This record gives sequence, C-alpha cells and structure tokens, in this order.
Amino acid sequence: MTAPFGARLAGAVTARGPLCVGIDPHAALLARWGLPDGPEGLARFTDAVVDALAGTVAVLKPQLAFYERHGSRGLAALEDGVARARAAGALVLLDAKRGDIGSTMDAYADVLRPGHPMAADALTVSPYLGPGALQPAVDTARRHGGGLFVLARTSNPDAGTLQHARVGERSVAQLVVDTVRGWNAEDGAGPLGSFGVVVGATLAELDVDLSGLGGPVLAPGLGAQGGSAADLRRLFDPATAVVPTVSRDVLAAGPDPAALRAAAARWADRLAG
Ligand SMILES: O=C(O)c1cc(=O)[nH]c(=O)n1[C@@H]1O[C@H](COP(=O)(O)O)[C@@H](O)[C@H]1O
Repeated sequence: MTAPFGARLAGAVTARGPLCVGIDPHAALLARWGLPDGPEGLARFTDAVVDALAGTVAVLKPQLAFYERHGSRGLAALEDGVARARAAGALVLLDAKRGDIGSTMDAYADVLRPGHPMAADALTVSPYLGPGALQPAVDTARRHGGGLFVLARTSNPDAGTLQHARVGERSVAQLVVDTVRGWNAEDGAGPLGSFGVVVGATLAELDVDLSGLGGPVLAPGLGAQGGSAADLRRLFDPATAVVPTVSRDVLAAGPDPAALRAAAARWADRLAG
C-alpha cells in the first residue's frame, strides 16, 4: 500500500528541498533547444529534464497541454517521462487542471491509480463546477495514496475576477481553501495532508486565510511571471508548507544537463536564502 501523498511529499521535501520544476515544452523552448515541435522533440526534451533533475528535485510537474498538442504520440512521450521520473525518485504532479461532474471527475482522477499508463502521484484540479464535484477525485486519491492541488488563488493577472467573488461572507478562493482544509482534517494526523491548494507567487497580498490548511500550497508564477523568492517570504507564513514551482526560468537553461541542474540549484538557493 502506497503511503499517503502528503507523507511522501513531506519526506521528499525534507530530503531534497521544496522546489518543484515544471516540464512545459513550449514550441519556443523546443526551438531554443534545437528540437522539432513534434513527438520526438517532446520525448527528447522530457527525457533531458527528467535525466537532469528527477534525482534531485522533490517534484516534477509536467503540463499535459503541451503533450496533448501532439496527440497520442505526445501522450506516449509523457507516459514514458512520468514513469522515468518516478523511478528516479521524484514525485510527479500532473498539471491537467481537471474538473467536471462526478462521474467524469472519477475518470479524470483515475490517473492517480497505480497501473494507469500515466500513473502520477498528484493532479491539479479546478473547482469551478463546485467543490463537491471534486469528491470522486478525493476518494481516488485516498484509495491510492495520491494527492490533489486545487486552484484557489491562481497566478494570472485576471484571477481575482472570479476568485474574489463573494459566496456569503467568504470569497470563492476562501471557500476553496476551506474545503481543502476540511478534506485534510477528515484524514486526521500526519506530517502533512494530501490535499493542497494553488496560490500564485504573483499576488500583491495574500487575501486568503491558509491557517490550519493541513496540506501543501503549490506556488507558481516564479521567474517568467515575475514572482520571486522574496515574494514567497512576503506572502507566506513560515509554517505554511509551500512548494514553489518554476518552469520556464529553469527550462530555458537547457538542454545541457549541468546547466539545467545549475538553474534549479539557483532557485533552491534563493528559496533557502
Ligand atoms: O497549476 C499550476 O501549476 C499553475 C497555476 C497557476 O496559478 N499559475 C500557473 O502558472 N500554473 C502553471 O505553472 C506553470 C508556470 O510556468 P512558468 O511561468 O514558466 O514558471 C505553467 O505550467 C502553468 O500552467
């Protein structure tokens, strides 16, 4: 039986530090690496990132959209990369931002099942259909020791338009955070809960109460979107289990594996500083 995702993440962060590196093979990055914008290019890009970083960073976060662009052969490259990354000791957070009615959500969450061709440790999900619609994913995560990261206060400039909307006394973002807090509380004690939220490192101020969340906070928006390690220190209490995630600002250093490792190490140093 796989240990719960939260416990596995806590162990990985202790051993390797909190940095998550996103695998986002943009067409422009592939070109910069001298690779074709097709399935072979994706496979070579993914293998290079995995080979350089899966032995040292806690979490790798492949972005599904870049693989879907190239159909079944793109997805095959991702399946291979996910398996290789996990075999090398990294946790894999599949960034798919899934969200749908219960029966469909159940199918989306199947990617957390061991034996799935793209079996991942955790999945990003969108709460737009209502937090209750995510329940099948919560159930699947619990059954298989998987994790979920729910979009709460995202890093894009327009995010507040919906996420600041009020539901009674609370913002939509706060309702999402409170829902995730409830899932972790149901699971009880542990070093860290398996259910996290996404809160961008780009926020002008932290406008959600994360106290007692009991799970991790994925913080994107570093580097290319303007967020910095200082922003993380400004926004988050030291008690918050922040998992900072960087894609382009590390990937642009490739394809040389030593340069990729050095770029990730620079972020790790800034985060530790
Ligand atoms: O869930 C995410 O990972 C995510 C949430 C969010 O609020 N903002 C955000 O940028 N992301 C993802 O994080 C990555 C950011 O990439 P860079 O801006 O290149 O570091 C992309 O894959 C985005 O899809």
